[in-house]
Amino acid sequence: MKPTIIQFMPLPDDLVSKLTDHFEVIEVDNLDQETVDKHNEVFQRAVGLIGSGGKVNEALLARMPALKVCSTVSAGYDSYDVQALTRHAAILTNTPGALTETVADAMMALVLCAARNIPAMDQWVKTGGWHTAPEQLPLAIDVHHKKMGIIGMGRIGLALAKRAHHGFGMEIIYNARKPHKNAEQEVNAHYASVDELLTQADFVCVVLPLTDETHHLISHAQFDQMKESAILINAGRGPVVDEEALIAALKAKKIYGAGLDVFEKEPLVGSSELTTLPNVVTLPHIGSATHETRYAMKRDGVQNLILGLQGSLTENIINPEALKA
Ligand SMILES: NC(=O)C1=CN([C@@H]2O[C@H](COP(=O)(O)OP(=O)(O)OC[C@H]3O[C@@H](n4cnc5c(N)ncnc54)[C@H](OP(=O)(O)O)[C@@H]3O)[C@@H](O)[C@H]2O)C=CC1
Ligand SMILES: O=CC(=O)O
Repeated sequence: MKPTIIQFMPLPDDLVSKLTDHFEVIEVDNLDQETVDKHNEVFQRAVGLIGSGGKVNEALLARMPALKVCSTVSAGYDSYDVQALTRHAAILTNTPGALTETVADAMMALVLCAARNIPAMDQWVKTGGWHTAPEQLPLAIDVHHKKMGIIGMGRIGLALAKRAHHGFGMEIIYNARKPHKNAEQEVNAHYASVDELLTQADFVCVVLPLTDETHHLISHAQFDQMKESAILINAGRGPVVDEEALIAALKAKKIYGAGLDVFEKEPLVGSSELTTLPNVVTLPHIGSATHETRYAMKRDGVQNLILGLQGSLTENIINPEALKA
């Protein structure tokens, strides 16, 4: 009998068929307790789990004693309790390689849209402002040859830096936990403390994982340090930026604007002031949302699961120590 795996997100037929070559595949809607109760026996015997956005914690793992590989179809894994997975001797795998360039494109789009007021200008044309009040055309802010500060010089940070430096002639400063020689060589980036970066950057681009250290890394004190003309971009995880402090900074004109793909609570609540403040560009967490990239992420997630369960996966493992547990 083939081992059982649980799929909690829709996958294209060709990828499901790759899975069914190896496993009994059971698709469920989500990982809610109700779903687990309904499929209790399947969760008990499943050796693999694939999907994204589910909460994988001690409570779920207690219901999945046979789990060996948990494959998230995402780069970020803050909704997964990595320590609990390790305790249960299950590896967590992710799909960062598939999405880096696409997310960097989205971040550059946020930089351009926020600086050049693109969404507002689009609305202005479509609602007749060009005819009725052409004198009210607001001027925007240049992007080219400005200073970009990138907090999080990982895969996406570097891909963004290359676009900004080679495409727009921008000077790059960055912060990460350690200096990144490749960024220094490839885009002449200079390491800066977060404080230095905030005071100097025209664009503060945050692309960090959500951890205990990064939660609310950008809050009131950090907005106080930023230039009045600065634009904040966040495409990492919403809670890295204190949203209440961001709204206060925008209202007090401590910064010029923001471009956001991620929010403290998603979907963003309609009553959030971020939906009405000028100079704020909002996207619905679509950094990786292209046909090509979403397919590639699912393809990599399936590959991670198959190789992981065969014991031959050599990359994308978040907690290799689980293999020794
Ligand atoms: N909006 C979207 O659709 C998407 C969002 N994401 C988010 O983007 C994040 C980054 O992705 P990716 O670039 O692939 O990840 P990487 O792991 O390649 O890079 C993460 C970077 O963050 C830095 N970092 C981590 N903790 C700290 C800290 N406390 N202070 C300063 N720097 C820190 C790391 O520093 P160091 O290198 O020195 O260790 C590293 O440079 C993901 O974790 C995910 O949350 C990812 C994909 C899509
Ligand atoms: O936010 C998306 C991810 O892949 O992480």
